[in-house]
Amino acid sequence: MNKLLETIIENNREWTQKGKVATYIPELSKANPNHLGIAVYTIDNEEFCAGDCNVKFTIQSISKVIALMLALLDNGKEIVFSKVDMEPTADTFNSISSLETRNPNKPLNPMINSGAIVTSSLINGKNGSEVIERLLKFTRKITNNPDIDINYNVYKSEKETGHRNRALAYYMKSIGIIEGDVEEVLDVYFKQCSIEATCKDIAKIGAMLANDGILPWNGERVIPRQVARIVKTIMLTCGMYDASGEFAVKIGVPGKSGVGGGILVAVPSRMGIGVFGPALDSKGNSIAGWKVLEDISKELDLSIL
Ligand SMILES: NC(=O)CC[C@H](N)C(=O)O
Repeated sequence: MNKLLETIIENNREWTQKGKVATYIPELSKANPNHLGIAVYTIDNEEFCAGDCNVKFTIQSISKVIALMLALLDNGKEIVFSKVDMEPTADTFNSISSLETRNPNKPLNPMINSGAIVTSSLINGKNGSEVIERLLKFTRKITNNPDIDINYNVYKSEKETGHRNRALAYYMKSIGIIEGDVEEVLDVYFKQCSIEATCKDIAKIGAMLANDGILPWNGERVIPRQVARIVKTIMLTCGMYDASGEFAVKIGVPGKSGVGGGILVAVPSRMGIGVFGPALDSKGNSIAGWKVLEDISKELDLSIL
C-alpha cells in the first residue's frame, strides 16, 4: 500500500502547480504550494502514508466536522437542525446571500461558514475558553495525538481579517439563530479553524467515522453510531461546499476539505484518509489532494455509490 500511495503522490505532484494557496487569511499565504501528502488509517489499525504526510497544517473547515459532532452530542439532532439545515449549496463556502432570502431562514448546512458558526455556538461550555478546551480535548482523543494544538499566528490572522465571518455571525444573532455573545462564538470558530494537524491525524478521524464512531486503536466508542451516520451523510452531500456533487461523482465517499489544504475522508467500514496539498482550486479545495483522492478511489474501488 505504501508503494501505491507513493506512486499516486508522484503522479499528481504536477497538479500542485495549477492551484493557489489561500491568501485571504494572510498567514495561510506562507504555506508551501508544492507540498502534497496522504495518510491512510484502516479500521484494522494499519497506517500507511506517502509524501508530505508529517507536515502540519491548520485544519480550517475540517474543524466543522468536529464541531458538528460535539453539537450533536450536546444537543441532539432536533435542536441542531432547528438552527442549521441539512441541504447542499451551490454557493461559495462563505456566502452571505441565502441567509436572508431563504425560507427557512437558517444556514443551509453545517459545512459552510454560516452553518459552522452556528454549530460552534451550540457546543456546551460556560464560556468560549471552556468550549475550545472541549474541542481540543475531543480532537486529541479522535486523533490519538495529545500534542494537537492551535496555531496562534493563524488564529490571530483569521481574527484580524475575518470580517465576512463576523458579518455572518452578527446577522444570525439579529435573527435569533445565534444566542449568547457573538464575539465569543467567533473566537471559538477562529480557534477551531486554526487547530494544527497532519494527514496522519486527519486519517484517524476518518477511520473513527468509518468505524461508526469507535476508535479503531482501542475500541472506545466516542460518538453514537447514529451521530457518525449523520456526520458522514452531511460530509457526503455538503463537505466540499459547491463541489460536493462533483466529489460524490468522482470519488464517491464522505469528505471534508479546508482552505489550509487538508481533506478528511471516511470510507465506511474500511478506512480514513487524510490528504494535504495547500494549493487550492477556485472553490477552495486542495487541487492536487482532490486528484490524489480520485486515483486512490479508482485503485481501491472506494466509491460507496
Ligand atoms: N473553507 C474553509 O476552510 C474556511 C475556513 C476559514 N477559517 C474561514 O472561515 O474562511
